[in-house]
Amino acid sequence: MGLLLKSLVPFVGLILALWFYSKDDLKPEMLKEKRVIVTGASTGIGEQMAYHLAWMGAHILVTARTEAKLQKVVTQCLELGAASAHYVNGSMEDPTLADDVVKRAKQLWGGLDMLILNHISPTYLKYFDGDVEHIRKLLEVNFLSYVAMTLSALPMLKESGGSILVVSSTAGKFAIPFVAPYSATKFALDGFFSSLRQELIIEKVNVSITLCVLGHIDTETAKKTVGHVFWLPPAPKEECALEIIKGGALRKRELYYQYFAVRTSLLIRDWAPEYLDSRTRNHFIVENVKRS
Ligand SMILES: NC(=O)C1=CN([C@@H]2O[C@H](COP(=O)(O)OP(=O)(O)OC[C@H]3O[C@@H](n4cnc5c(N)ncnc54)[C@H](OP(=O)(O)O)[C@@H]3O)[C@@H](O)[C@H]2O)C=CC1
Ligand SMILES: C[C@H](CCC(=O)O)[C@H]1CC[C@H]2[C@@H]3C(=O)C[C@@H]4C[C@H](O)CC[C@]4(C)[C@H]3CC[C@]12C
Repeated sequence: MGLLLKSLVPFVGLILALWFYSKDDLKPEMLKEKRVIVTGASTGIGEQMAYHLAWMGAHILVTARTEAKLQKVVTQCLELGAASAHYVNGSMEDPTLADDVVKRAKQLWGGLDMLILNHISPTYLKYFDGDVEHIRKLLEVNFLSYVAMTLSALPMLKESGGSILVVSSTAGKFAIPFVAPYSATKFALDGFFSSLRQELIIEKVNVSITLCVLGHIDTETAKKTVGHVFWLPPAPKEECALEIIKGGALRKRELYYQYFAVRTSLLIRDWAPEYLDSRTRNHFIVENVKRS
């Protein structure tokens, strides 16, 4: 026992030292003059990411459906110090939009350094009611359009040694009730982009893919959708947005926000899945959840 402890202590010390010294930090200069597309940037976390990129001096192209909101985001980005700011409005239900957005970036800047995939189609939080059309729509907007944007952007990203940031959720890593269609699209993102990352590494392509696994965040949409059914407090969208950019700029494989809560849940998921299921169910006020 004594021998085991004696050999374990230096080993644990070494691991801790390695972890401490390997902790990189984001320097705003890393994003200066970088050419970045942010999808779903008219509100919420996407809008906040655009503002962070702006004060760091990036070139920004934002997209979403609502033109009036995008115009305001662009104006604000320019005031904050963006190298340039533009928008393309349209719905990712339209299969041609992904390519149009990427083409606009090429036309504006001649290249691309970072692709931030963040948009989602409005979703509900309720018992699954058999609405297969809703699943189809969410797969189109939350998943297939991410794939389409990636395909269009890859040649430019290969040229620049750029990065792809995929905004996902704890609902794309473990079982959360009342979001079945949405959860399916987020699990699909993990499968697709984790496999693609492997291929890029095998082919020695210098494009990083960061999967961002987020917990509950205080966006207006989240407040409206889950305020009355989920009793754990949400984390701030501004900080969340900065962590996502940091994770992408540092070319992390995965990013967790809120770090401790998400990491703990993932550890429990692999060792005691039934316990995680029941702990997650207990975070919901089920009597407030709609049935249809
Ligand atoms: N908030 C949370 O608690 C959590 C969020 N996440 C993830 O974070 C990301 C951002 O979420 P959040 O900021 O809360 O979401 P919001 O609802 O605030 O923003 C969604 C964005 O997507 C755009 N959008 C909606 N439909 C379409 C469409 N058909 N085509 C193109 N754009 C569209 C919206 O703009 P417009 O309506 O103008 O088109 C908006 O800009 C998402 O990927 C989400 O899954 C993950 C875990 C938790
Ligand atoms: C509250 C959940 C987090 C539970 C945990 O233990 O980590 C959230 C995980 C998934 C979230 C939903 C989601 O990502 C889809 C929608 C996104 C919208 O912008 C806000 C509403 C959502 C239904 C959102 C609500 C919180 C979660 C269920």
